[in-house]
Amino acid sequence: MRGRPVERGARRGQPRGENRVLEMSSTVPKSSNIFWHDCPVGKTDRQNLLKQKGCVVWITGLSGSGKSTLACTLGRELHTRGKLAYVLDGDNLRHGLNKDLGFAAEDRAENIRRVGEVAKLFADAGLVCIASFISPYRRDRESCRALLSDGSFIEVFLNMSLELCEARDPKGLYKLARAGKIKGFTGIDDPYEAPLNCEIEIKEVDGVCPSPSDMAAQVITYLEDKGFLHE
Ligand SMILES: Nc1ncnc2c1ncn2[C@@H]1O[C@H](COP(=O)(O)OS(=O)(=O)O)[C@@H](OP(=O)(O)O)[C@H]1O
Ligand SMILES: Nc1ncnc2c1ncn2[C@@H]1O[C@H](COP(=O)(O)OP(=O)(O)O)[C@@H](O)[C@H]1O
Repeated sequence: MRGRPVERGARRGQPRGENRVLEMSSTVPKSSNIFWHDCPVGKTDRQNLLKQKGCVVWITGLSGSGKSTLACTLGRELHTRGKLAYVLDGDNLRHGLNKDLGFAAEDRAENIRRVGEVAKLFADAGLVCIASFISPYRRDRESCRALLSDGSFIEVFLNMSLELCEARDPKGLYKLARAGKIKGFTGIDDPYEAPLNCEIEIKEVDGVCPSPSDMAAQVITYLEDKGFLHE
């Protein structure tokens, strides 16, 4: 459920400064009598320390499209440049934070909602948070985008054909889905809703996928151009 913007800091009469948090509440809190606490060290202080700007690079695409590969290549490239990044990967988070969730539409929505909130915290910490999830439903991705302000949600669409992903099939999941042994598999019998207005689209050229380092370079160029890799 989408909420309206809530000026948390302003609620308690806090000064309007860098610590003021303007956020979209993605759920209506169940608890009452809760109050927002601001801390003396704010996002700008952390960004100055790190000499970079916090943001979320949200990688979406079919299973096998290369999300994890891009996430890791990008993470390593940023690390080499002395930039602090952290990868949130679908498979990995489903071993912990999201291990109670399956692949029904409402479970995927909750998966993405939680990840969006975590990614927002990482961005607030000043990091380049790289989130790599199929995130097949447009509405769920848009809810995550709405949590971030000032262009710091960067949606990267790995627009690889189903044919290519299915030919790769590194985990053998497409084969199982085609055989009816996995139900509700994205691209086979569950939908993937392509982004309409993503910041970066990476696709095959003449049937050939760009190399992982070329894909990462495309994202780095965007981050450089938008000033995320500087104070
Ligand atoms: N039914 C079904 N549909 C799609 N994917 C499935 C399914 N069942 C298991 N898997 C495996 O789960 C990985 C995707 O997890 P995500 O958290 O990214 O999915 S989602 O965003 O909630 O849709 C996905 O990993 P990737 O291949 O890296 O995308 C699969 O390995
Ligand atoms: N740019 C690329 N060029 C060639 N092969 C790739 C590329 N990106 C990923 N792959 C290969 O495709 C398969 C799926 O990649 P992966 O990153 O696991 O995808 P996803 O996380 O979207 O499921 C892996 O075997 C990987 O080595």
